[in-house]
Amino acid sequence: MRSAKDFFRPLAVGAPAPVRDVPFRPSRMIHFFDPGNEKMAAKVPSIAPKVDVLLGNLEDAVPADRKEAARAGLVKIARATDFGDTQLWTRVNSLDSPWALDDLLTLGTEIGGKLDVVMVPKVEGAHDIHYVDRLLAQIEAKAGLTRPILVHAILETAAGVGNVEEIAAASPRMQGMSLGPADLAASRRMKTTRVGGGHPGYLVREDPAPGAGEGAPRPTYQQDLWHYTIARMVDACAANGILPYYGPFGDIQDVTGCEDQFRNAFLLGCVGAWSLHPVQIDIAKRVFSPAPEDVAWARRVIAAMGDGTGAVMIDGKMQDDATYKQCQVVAGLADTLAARDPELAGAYAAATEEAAR
Ligand SMILES: CC(C)(COP(=O)(O)OP(=O)(O)OC[C@H]1O[C@@H](n2cnc3c(N)ncnc32)[C@H](O)[C@@H]1OP(=O)(O)O)[C@@H](O)C(=O)NCCC(=O)NCCSC(=O)C[C@](C)(O)C(=O)O
Ligand SMILES: [Mg+2]
Repeated sequence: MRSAKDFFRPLAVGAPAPVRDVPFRPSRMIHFFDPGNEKMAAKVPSIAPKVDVLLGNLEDAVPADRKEAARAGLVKIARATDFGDTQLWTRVNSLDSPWALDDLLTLGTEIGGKLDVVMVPKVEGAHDIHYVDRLLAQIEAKAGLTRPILVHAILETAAGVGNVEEIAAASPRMQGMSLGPADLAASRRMKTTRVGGGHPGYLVREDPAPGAGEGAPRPTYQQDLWHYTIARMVDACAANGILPYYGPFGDIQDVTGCEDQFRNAFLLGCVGAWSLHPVQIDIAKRVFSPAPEDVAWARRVIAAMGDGTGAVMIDGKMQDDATYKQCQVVAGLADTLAARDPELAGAYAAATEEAAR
């Protein structure tokens, strides 16, 4: 690990200075598309204004014989499109694949100035981030970039989960982390065959009721397969000033299950999730924007708490320094999102006015 003094020094002569703080830009949905798929690529100009992050995916879901086409497609789309304040990200191929080096070199030199974040799959430890960190610094210097490209790790191997804290702390370039439930399940030898979500077999069953006869029904409750990993990821990210995300939900038709999975992640501290299909964009937008009534409540508590110390009662509930801080999280997020989303700004203002009556 570099010394504290060296941590914020560029890793190559001529590379831009690393960021001190990860800029918090709305990223409720990271919308995946295959830049080599002409039908999907044609939708980019109309989808870009509707999403917070647009991600050109080069890794899994892109067939091996179309990897170069996807890379070239992303360069073409990035050059031709004005993304406004929508972020452009990419997911490069895994570092042990035949394509990762050319993905980083080509995208960094050709469209590095437009690329906000590089998502790196199957990160196993800090060593993977250190490799990408130095390489990106060399590429930035070569391309004359003035702003560093940030790095996002996917948590999708058992080793990665074991090393999650060191990954989060590995570089000032680290922007955040997403859960990759499909590869993680395979790596852990879990017995699921899905991309995220629950499983009906992972449950707890109520004890038999006293005196109930044999065979009397005993309710079961499906449990969350991902609670442990998401909670670990959130703690590692929060402790290192970077952002946690739930990843993909593969059952596109199960919009209710998707919304529940996203909301669990939101409540636990995640700032966004991936949308794999246009139908998931609005789900993520709804879930990862705090509800207007929650924002109104948060603003009410903040107003009542004055300098944020002491204790007050509001509607029979005790508020103190710690609830004040929670309310600042909700209200601060709402302010950031409202600045990008006028419809949301209107809904927050109306709810706040209503609550004040
Ligand atoms: C699921 C699929 C095959 C269904 O695609 P489809 O064409 O069968 O669906 P559809 O409902 O018929 O599509 C309707 C229209 O929407 C378009 N469309 C459809 N999707 C998109 C999109 N994303 N962006 C833009 N447009 C899209 C599609 O082209 C079509 O256009 P049309 O009306 O002109 O015919 C398709 O949506 C897709 O390929 N999505 C992206 C999949 C992907 O990126 N997977 C990798 C991420 S998950 C992962 O990697 C795991 C992880 C983290 O690594 C780990 O857990 O380990
Ligand atoms: Mg994966």
